[in-house]
Amino acid sequence: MSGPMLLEVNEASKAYGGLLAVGGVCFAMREHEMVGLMGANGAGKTTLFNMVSGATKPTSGSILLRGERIDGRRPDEICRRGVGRTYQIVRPFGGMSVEENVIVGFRYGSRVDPLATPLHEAVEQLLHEVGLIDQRHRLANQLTLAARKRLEVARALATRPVLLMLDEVMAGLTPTESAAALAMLQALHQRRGIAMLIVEHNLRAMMQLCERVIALDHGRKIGEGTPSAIIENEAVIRAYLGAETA
Ligand SMILES: Nc1ncnc2c1ncn2[C@@H]1O[C@H](COP(=O)(O)OP(=O)(O)OP(=O)(O)O)[C@@H](O)[C@H]1O
Repeated sequence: MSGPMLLEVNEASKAYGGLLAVGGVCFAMREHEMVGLMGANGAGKTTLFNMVSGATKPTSGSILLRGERIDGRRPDEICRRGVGRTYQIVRPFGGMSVEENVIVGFRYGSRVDPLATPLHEAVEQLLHEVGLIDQRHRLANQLTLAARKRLEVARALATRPVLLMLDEVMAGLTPTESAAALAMLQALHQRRGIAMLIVEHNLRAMMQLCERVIALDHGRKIGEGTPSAIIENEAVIRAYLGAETA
């Protein structure tokens, strides 16, 4: 018998006044799964992320993590239950070192007793995994954009998520930096088996990372399937790929 899904989003909607930012979206994710979320600007991707992470309360619908309702709960509670995220606009604590930023993540996600695990070892391990070990003592605001994006991922991972939501972690990176970020995420997934929900305008990277892609347009889900199926989906081509090439 299989247990509950990792994440279930049931008819989730968010209205801002008369604007339906997300309208009746349904999808589910299994443990360890890599799922992409695509859609043009304003499609509702960030709003959906915000509803799952608790930054925004859905107007209607429900969101379940491992069978338990999380919609409407506080972001710190949802984080401790196992949802970690990065933000489109990176916002590490600039005046703190790389290492200190990661320690904040461990403390915030203190679902795991920080005394039960040797903290410095866990921090070191994590910094190795995201390729920031050599910059551990630098201030966050002295990092390049690519390194700050990695730090965002490290901070989110430090909260020990079972679901990691990544909001455009490759935006603004050079092709070389993006390729390195892609390799880092693939390695993290292999090593930790962590499920990821990924918003990424770099479609090539998304297609390489994700087993399944969900397409949104004007707050509605217009398609869902394997990467190869989704790029051939008529509605998706009209709404997104067509708009990109126009
Ligand atoms: N706090 C808010 N108040 C009013 N309208 C909002 C708010 N947040 C988002 N919206 C609107 O909801 C719609 C969906 O926005 P959202 O940011 O979720 O889209 P997105 O797919 O993440 O876009 P982008 O790729 O530009 O980040 C947009 O029309 C946006 O203007």
